[in-house]
Amino acid sequence: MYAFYSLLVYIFYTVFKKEEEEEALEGACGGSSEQEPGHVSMETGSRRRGGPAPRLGKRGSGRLSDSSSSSDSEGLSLSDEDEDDIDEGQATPAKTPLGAFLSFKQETEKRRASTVHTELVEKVSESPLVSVMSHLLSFLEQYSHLQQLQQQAEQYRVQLRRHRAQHRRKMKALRSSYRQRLRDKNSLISSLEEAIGQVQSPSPDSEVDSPAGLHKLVQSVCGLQGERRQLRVELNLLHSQLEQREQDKHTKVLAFQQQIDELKSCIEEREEELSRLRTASGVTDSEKRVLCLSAENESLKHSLTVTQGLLQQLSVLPSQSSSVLIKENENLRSRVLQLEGALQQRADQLSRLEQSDWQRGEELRRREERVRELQLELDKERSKEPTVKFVTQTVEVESPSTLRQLADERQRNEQLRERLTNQSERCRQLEENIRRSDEVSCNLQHKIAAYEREIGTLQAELLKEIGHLEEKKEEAVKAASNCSQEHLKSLQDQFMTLQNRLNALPPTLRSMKTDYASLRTQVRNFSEFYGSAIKDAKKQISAAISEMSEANKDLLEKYRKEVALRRKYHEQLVELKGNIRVLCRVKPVLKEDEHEEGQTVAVTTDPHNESALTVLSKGKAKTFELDKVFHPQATQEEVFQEIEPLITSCIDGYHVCIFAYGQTGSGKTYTMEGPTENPGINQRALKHLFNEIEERKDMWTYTVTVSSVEIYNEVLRDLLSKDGEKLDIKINPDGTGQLHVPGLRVIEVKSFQHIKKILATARRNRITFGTQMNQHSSRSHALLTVTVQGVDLATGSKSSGKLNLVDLAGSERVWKSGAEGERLKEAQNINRSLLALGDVIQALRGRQTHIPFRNSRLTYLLQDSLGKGNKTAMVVQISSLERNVGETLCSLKFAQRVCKVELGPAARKIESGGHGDAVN
Ligand SMILES: Nc1ncnc2c1ncn2[C@@H]1O[C@H](COP(=O)(O)OP(=O)(O)OP(=O)(O)O)[C@@H](O)[C@H]1O
Repeated sequence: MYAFYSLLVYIFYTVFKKEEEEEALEGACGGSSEQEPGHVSMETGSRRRGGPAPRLGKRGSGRLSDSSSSSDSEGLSLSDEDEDDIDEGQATPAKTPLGAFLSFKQETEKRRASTVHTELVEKVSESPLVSVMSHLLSFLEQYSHLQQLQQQAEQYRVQLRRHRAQHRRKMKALRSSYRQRLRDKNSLISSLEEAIGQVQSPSPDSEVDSPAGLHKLVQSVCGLQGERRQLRVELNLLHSQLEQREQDKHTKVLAFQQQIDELKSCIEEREEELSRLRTASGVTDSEKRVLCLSAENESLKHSLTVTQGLLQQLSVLPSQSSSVLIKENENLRSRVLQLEGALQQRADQLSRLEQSDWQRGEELRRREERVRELQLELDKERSKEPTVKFVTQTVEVESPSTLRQLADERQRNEQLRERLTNQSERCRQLEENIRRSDEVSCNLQHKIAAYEREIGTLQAELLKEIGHLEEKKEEAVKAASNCSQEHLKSLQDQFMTLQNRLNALPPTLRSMKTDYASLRTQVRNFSEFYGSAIKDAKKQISAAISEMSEANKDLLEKYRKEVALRRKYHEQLVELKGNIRVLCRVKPVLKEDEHEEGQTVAVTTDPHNESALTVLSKGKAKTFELDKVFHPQATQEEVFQEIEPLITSCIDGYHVCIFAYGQTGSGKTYTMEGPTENPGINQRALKHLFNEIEERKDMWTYTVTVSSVEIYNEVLRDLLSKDGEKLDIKINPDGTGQLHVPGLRVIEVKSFQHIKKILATARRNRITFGTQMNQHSSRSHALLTVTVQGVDLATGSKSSGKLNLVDLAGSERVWKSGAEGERLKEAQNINRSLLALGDVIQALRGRQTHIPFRNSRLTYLLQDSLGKGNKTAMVVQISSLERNVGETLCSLKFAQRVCKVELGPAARKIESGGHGDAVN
């Protein structure tokens, strides 16, 4: 077939060649557009198809346009190669019937080749999977083709960019050359004008005076003017060339753009085709074959019409080649007939295929029906587990969906089979277990029977034994009854002899008995007499006392007034000292501190001024004024001496708070609790309290109760209870409006010894953790609350004092304690509550209406002892070491902040009794 086409091409080539030669001979414009017709038509054909040969086509058409552009003989900056490249985009498609015919032939050949390939593939691959694979392969082919097209488009774009850049460069060079020429021209013009000027205004010593010189000058002027005109013309030419180039460039750019658009549309078409093929993946092979054949049919029809057109053309060709042409015509006719026959065959084949397709469709439907039936059957069988029978059937299907269904079915069958195997295995195991248990139960039954037999024999033996024992018992009873009768008789005999002996006693012993009885009567009478005598004496004594008290009434009244005055003066003294007293205790440098760094002493006290101390920080000395400063060597007793008046006030019915404030390790616990051999404020205060109560016992009776809590991370815990439950602060439901802590253990204390034990318990329960600053640092606020309720024996009036002894948690800055995690939270809570304490005192000092007691558990709990009319002492503990100077300054600033706060006159909590001698 290809040989035939080649022959045909050769014939047409010869015909056209001759025709052209004749035309050339006739004198038409010759040689300008010589080309190979076959090449042109082939290339244009391939271009029209948008196939991968557009570059070839362009090269051919480039040659066509070379001739047209060869007239640009200026050669200013464009090279021939560049011209070629630019003209590639301007190829005009050949539209001769021959070209169209040949392109169609080529296309048909390709299609035929692909059809033959497809048929071969179909023969080889009868299963649907293979057909799907072939689809996929065709998709891949299409896709790779599409990618090739895209690559080509990309190459075109790159080319276009390159050409544009080249054009720009050329235009630039052209412009610069043009400017250069313009400059040359201007300089020439100026020189000419100068020369003309010289001519028009001749110097007196010039040669123009002579007619020869003048003629020469006129000649040179004329020459210059001619040159100038020539230059003008040249300039205009350059302008027109420039415009021409611009226009060319524009048209070339447009042509490139058009070409790119064409390629884009071609790519889109390909993509559409690809997507159509993708969506058509569900179509059966036969249907695709039908489509393919229809397309081939169409192409054959088209080629037929083209061939007919050619024949018509050939019929009008010159008679010189008519014999050859007639022969060719006959060949063509036969070919046409052959083609028509092939067409008929194809049509028959098509109808047959349609028929077979219909049959296949029917078969497919039947198979689908069968698959459905099988599915139903399988479902039924599955529901009948475990007596299911597997139906394994091989169904030949071509539809991918059916294949998928079958694969699913197979998988389900496999799963079912597996499950059944597992179940049968389990059943087997169960049967084995049952068999074993049967064996075990059989053994057990045997054992039970053996035991029952044994029990029967044992019962029989037991009954025999019981019979023996009963016999023995009866014998024993008989023997015992005989024996007891004998024993009773002997006892009666003994009694009779004793009676006889008693009757035989002497008469003196009988008189002694009578004396004893009278003596007892006398003693009874004396005790009665003694009791009445005591009663008489008591009456007499009470009468005497009442007489005495009546006489000393004025004296007693005087004494009471004296006591009241003493208290009043005491309170006045305390108030004079201040209701908030801030004391500072400097911790001495201990032996363990000496070997550490920064042990230099930075705090100094003044021996002549016991309320001032100086801190040396960063080379600067800062002096602080407080109520009292204890030098490092101050004893526990000395510290307590300052606190003692407040304890007395508490007994008198005041609410008192004593705080120990300071950084960790500064000696707070030492000052409040102290070591056993040298106790601190707590023990000394309570000792003083009990001493005072003892002294006043003639006039007052007191009840002392103690409770102790700790506040750790803002949570209240009872230090006297073992379970350490969390506690809450609430308003007392007694209507007094006072706060109380439900569930808090309050212990009544009778003696100082008792309270020592309680303090030891509280100390044990206090939470201590190690930090970098103090290995056993107390991380909670510890409160010991002592309530002292007194009743005046004479008047019945009551007083209620409260003493709060608070060992605050360390006030160090968070960063210095190395705190993180739980320790950080702890340190933050501590600092927050200390800040709240400072705020409360600050608000009291400023006589604000709102005092922020509720900002921390500590201040809320101490609300009734911190407010107006109460007494507070704050012992600020500081370290004298240089390394702690920062913390020391912080503590001292806090101390100064609260130092100046005045709580106003203290108020004694007194409930008037019957006589009502409350002193305030
Ligand atoms: N005035 C002092 N004389 C002798 N030793 C003291 C004195 N003050 C404190 N110490 C000693 O310093 C150490 C730390 O004191 P303490 O435990 O009282 O500090 P703290 O301020 O209560 O610490 P924390 O806040 O961690 O409870 C203790 O060993 C204590 O004995």
